[in-house]
Amino acid sequence: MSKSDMSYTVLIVDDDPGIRLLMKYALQDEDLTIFEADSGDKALQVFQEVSPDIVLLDVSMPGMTGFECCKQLRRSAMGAQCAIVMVTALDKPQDIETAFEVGATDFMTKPLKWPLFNHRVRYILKANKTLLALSRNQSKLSKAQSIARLGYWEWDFKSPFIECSTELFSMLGIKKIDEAVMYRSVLRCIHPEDRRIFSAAFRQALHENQSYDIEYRVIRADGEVIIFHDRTDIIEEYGHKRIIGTLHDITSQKNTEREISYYAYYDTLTKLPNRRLFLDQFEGALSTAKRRNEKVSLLFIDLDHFKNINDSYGHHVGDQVLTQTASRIKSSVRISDVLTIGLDGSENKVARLAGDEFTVLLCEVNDVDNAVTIAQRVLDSLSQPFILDSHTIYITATIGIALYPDDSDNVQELLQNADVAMYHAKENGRNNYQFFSEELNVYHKNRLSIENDLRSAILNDELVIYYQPQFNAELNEIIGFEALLRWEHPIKGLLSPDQFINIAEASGLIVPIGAWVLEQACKQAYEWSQRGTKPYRMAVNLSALQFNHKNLSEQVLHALEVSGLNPSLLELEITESAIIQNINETLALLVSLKGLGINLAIDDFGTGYSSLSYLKNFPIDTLKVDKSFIDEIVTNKKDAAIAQTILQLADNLGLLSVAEGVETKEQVAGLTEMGCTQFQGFYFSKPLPVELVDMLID
Ligand SMILES: Nc1nc2c(ncn2[C@@H]2O[C@H](COP(=O)(O)O[C@H]3[C@@H](O)[C@H](n4cnc5c(=O)[nH]c(N)nc54)O[C@@H]3COP(=O)(O)O)[C@@H](O)[C@H]2O)c(=O)[nH]1
Repeated sequence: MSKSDMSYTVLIVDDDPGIRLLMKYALQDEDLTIFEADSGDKALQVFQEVSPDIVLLDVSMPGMTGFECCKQLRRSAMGAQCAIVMVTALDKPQDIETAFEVGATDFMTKPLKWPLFNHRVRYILKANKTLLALSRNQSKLSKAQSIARLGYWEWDFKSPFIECSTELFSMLGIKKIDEAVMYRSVLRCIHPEDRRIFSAAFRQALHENQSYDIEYRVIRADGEVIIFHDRTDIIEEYGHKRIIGTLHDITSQKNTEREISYYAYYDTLTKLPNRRLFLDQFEGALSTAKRRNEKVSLLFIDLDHFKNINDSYGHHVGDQVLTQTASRIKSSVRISDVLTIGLDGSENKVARLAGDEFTVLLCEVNDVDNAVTIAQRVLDSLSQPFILDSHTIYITATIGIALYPDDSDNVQELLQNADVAMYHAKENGRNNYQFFSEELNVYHKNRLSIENDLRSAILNDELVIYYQPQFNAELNEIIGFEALLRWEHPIKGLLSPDQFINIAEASGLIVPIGAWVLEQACKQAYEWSQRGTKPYRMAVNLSALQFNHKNLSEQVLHALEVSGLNPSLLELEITESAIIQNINETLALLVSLKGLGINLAIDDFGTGYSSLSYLKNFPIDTLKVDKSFIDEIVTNKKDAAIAQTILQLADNLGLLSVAEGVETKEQVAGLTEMGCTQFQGFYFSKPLPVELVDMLID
């Protein structure tokens, strides 16, 4: 024990020096430090200086009485903690009453019994110390309870009242008037919907001695609803049963839990259910449909070229498009005209699976026409312009539809089937919907296998390039070649691009493949240009994905550098659809490509948008008249007219033109009459492997 725990300071206040001396003598011990005062005023002064643990205070003194002195001591800063014992010959009930009223701790009557006096003083000192420690602990406890938002209550089974802690009153927002409240007052605070939980648990505690651990909502005095966790224990002492409980305000914890579960199940951007919740909802919808013998349709919606929006306008705008998309899909599905399509709209669920992928679940469907109606509504709604801060953006979407039970009875399979259908719809030109079918599934599996094989094809050197000569009919000589990719598949044999280019595009593999073709073709053209005969132009196809890839200029520059080819011998063939995706960026890109010294050709001209304004603005060198206009040029006047128009247009704009897919002498004659001089087609030569071209030009 430390010195301060063992030693005490005593202040003796008496106008009689004899009494003071006797008291001092009686208390004499090394653990007590004794101070004296002969009046009330002096006592107040010494008290401030020494802060005693006990004051032995005479009542009857000249000047300030002991009662008055006690009152003033209690008012001082340290006065509350000190024991004050009134020492007096006055022992009438009224005097004793007054002593306690002014704050005395105890009362001793004169004449003092000296053998007991020392023990009594020490007992009071210890008791006061214990009381002080208890009150400090209580205040710490109530502070801790207040921080922890923890209230305490206790009920003696025989009492009509429940005792409550101060913190509990403050948690309820009630001013503490009394420590005890009636059961019915407690019940009144509880949220009406939770009263049953509380009273059932309370009754069980009362009748079956069973403690409880429950949560319920409470309405505070100010109307705020908070949530309590009420944990109880039943104690039996001396045949008395009591129930004690701690109430923990778990409102913020519950709110956090709710928030966490919101983030786990909802997409924060669109506020739609996320993939996880969608899968749960889908499982639920399928079980209900199974029970009720109903159908469910799943619409898998993917925005077309959404990446371009992010790339061109930034993610901020992309986010706004997604948010608006979510609300447009929701309104397309929210069925105000229930009667028209015969669905209960409340059952239908929209979710955002990822990025630009959304799903719609149509429940209680008995007719696939409903899915068609909704799919068309979604497409129509999304094709309306998106008016954002400073942009007006147009997008389209593609939708795949899978049906329960027709396509599967399994959530994952249905999702996969809708995805397959969506991909097929993309291949059909986007901005449309497509139902899943088994044929599609087979097709999709084949696609996947080709995609896998294609990855290894690059590593295994299975890709080769054929070269199709381009002729100048006037000069009757080869002026160039178009590089055309082939795949020597180890099992399927020689595959033409039509069998794998789309897959390479969809999987992104076209980017490394295209870069490889570009480099090989440039190297080949360089080699031929070094033969001393004459230089040949080399035309290389660029897919839309390749064209829009950010590294295209670097790829072209790299191919030119590693091959050593004169840039003027390289011609890149780009389709109309690739270049109109983003006019501003395209113009900048075409200008930078032209800056490298290469030529640019529009492939399949006439089959796409054929916008005259881009012909005016873009730095294009050549128009390739599409085979579809050449095929019947001799017999079909309209095709002939179109071909002639394109050739004239090229001529008027100072562009070169190449007629492609020329197969007959008559076609050559007709085109020549229209002024065409450059030709490509089977009539002249099919695409040839490099060895045959070598023989042709040597
Ligand atoms: N992004 C890339 N696309 C490429 C690449 N290599 C080819 N392709 C594209 O694949 C499509 C099919 O090409 P292919 O099977 O090679 O067919 C070409 C010619 O063989 C064919 N052609 C040419 N003349 C005739 C003809 O008289 N009759 C006839 N039936 N077909 C003929 O036309 C194709 C060339 O067309 P185009 O590119 O429009 O000039 C095709 O779209 C290729 O573009 C590649 O490396 N990357």
